[in-house]
Amino acid sequence: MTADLGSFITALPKAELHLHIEGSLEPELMFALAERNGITIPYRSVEEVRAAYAFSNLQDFLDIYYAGAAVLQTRADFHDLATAYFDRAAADGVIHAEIMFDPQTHTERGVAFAIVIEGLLSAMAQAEARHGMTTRLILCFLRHLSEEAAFATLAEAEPWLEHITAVGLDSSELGHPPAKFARVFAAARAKGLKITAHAGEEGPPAYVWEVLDIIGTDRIDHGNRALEDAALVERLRTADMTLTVCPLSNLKLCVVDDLANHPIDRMLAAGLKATLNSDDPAYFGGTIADNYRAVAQARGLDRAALATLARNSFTGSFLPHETIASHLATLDRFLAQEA
Ligand code: HPA
Ligand SMILES: [Zn+2]
Repeated sequence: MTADLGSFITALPKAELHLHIEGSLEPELMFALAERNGITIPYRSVEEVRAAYAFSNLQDFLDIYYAGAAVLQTRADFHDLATAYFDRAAADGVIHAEIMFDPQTHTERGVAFAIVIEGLLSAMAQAEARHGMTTRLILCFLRHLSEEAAFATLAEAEPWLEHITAVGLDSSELGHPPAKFARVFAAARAKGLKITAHAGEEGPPAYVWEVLDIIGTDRIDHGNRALEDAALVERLRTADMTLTVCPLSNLKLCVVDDLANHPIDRMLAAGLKATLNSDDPAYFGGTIADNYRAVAQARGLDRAALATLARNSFTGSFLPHETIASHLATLDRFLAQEA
């Protein structure tokens, strides 16, 4: 790839819609927080941590990712974690970020919901002021836990609902079909929350049908395996459903064997509203701009395709129409300058 295209990608105004804040915990910060909190972690060095990040599937990754989250204890930890992410994102041309968090990962080990969300919200407010970006928060339910546990989490979120834009569904996909959470998503919807769900990362096309037909989702995280079902592709296209695709994650979790075979351009060619995102950048070896550069290189995407992906990230966001229009105007001014 030319240096020119690389810097076009960095400067391209974009939104990140699929980012687990716990997955943005870089090994250096993991060590610093372990020390600050007097917690022992099973690694001796940053290099040893990075060497442990060789995964053969989603569960392999999740085991290490949940263990890493143990260093997060205080409001300040969550604030520092999110601040580090927002600073990197702003440097990557991100002008809007919708961050996901997994409250159950923390409440299950005795860290209060309030500690987690207060730390994240203060970092969001600071990032908006510091970088002039917009931010939103998505609360994810862990699908390997029960429906009852998801309902308890939704109840804990009640005092914070004005600060939460959407609920999502993540963790181990296989064996945990979306329909398991149909009632809790309906309850979240009744409270005015938007809905997104991981589907079709490792799970079959049937799980993507379920999030459309049973959950009534507003967005789909990943969605790769939808391409196995032509009727499903047609449904996603006519519904104008946004897919938050994560190429470096797909590579690290063996969802694709090689980026040269990544389906991002097939998705666009099929009329699907795909976006590019980093998922868990500290674990998958790249930020959002790295993801854009990786597929631009591997699949030969040109500036027009990259601009379409950035455009989709704004139109697929959970922002109000006026704010989307304002971000699109920023994108259009950038593209006009570059032309
Ligand atoms: O890629 C993912 N898939 C499912 N759950 C997750 N939790 C963090 N990242 C992921
Ligand atoms: Zn994810």
